[in-house]
Amino acid sequence: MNENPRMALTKGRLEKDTVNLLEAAGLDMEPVRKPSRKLILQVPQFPLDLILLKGPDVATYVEYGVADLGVVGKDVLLEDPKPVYEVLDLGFGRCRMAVAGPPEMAATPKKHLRVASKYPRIAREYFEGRGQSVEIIGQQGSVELAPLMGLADVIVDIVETGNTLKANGLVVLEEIVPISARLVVNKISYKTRRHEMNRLIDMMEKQLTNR
Ligand SMILES: Nc1ncnc2c1ncn2[C@@H]1O[C@H](COP(=O)(O)OP(=O)(O)OP(=O)(O)O)[C@@H](O)[C@H]1O
Ligand SMILES: O=P(O)(O)OC[C@H]1O[C@H](OP(=O)(O)OP(=O)(O)O)[C@H](O)[C@@H]1O
Repeated sequence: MNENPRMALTKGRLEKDTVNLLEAAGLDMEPVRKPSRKLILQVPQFPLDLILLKGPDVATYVEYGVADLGVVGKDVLLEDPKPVYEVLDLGFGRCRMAVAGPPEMAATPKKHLRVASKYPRIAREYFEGRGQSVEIIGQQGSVELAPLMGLADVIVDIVETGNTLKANGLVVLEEIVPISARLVVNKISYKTRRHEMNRLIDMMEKQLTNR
């Protein structure tokens, strides 16, 4: 068992809101706010260590119990489901998973669709669930290019402000699922460190209800 409970945070877009939430919950987040390349940080005067990871790795660390808790986007949990407890919807990192494409695609149903996505599982499950035959083309980024270049008919991607779609002449065709950041907990830690887990969950939950 780790000495202090360990929480894995997603670096990048979710980082600032996570740090703000933990700070509001009463933790001294100075070590995370201070610019540094450190990936393991100790919360002063509180039994909690923080590690900084990419979203999919947060879920993996929590699955294996190397981290007891983690903050990760729902998109990551849907794309690569892990046996972890999802205990809180943290309410930030809000965006939606959507099918998008050129406006004319709305009026032209196709027998077989080519779909470009960084989320092949979500895309496949969505279309197959609707009986639509699809070929999923995996992408690493700049997904909006695919329909413009003729690589795919449509994309499945995250839409937040809609600016990227708009700038590239694409529109949302169908909404798949709303996304936000979630607090996840390792299943064994939840049992064996119940008191510590519940204390942290309660501290965070209180801040959410105060908002
Ligand atoms: N506009 C957005 N684009 C992507 N993710 C968003 C957006 N808005 C909120 N999110 C949430 O933020 C999480 C982290 O996104 P972020 O872009 O920092 O990491 P990433 O998807 O690994 O991208 P990158 O590879 O560019 O670092 C996502 O998993 C998602 O839940
Ligand atoms: O609706 P918006 O506010 O424009 O946000 C959505 C865009 O942001 C994300 O891309 P990201 O910036 O992570 O770039 P990448 O996928 O090309 O790496 C996502 O894949 C969309 O392209």
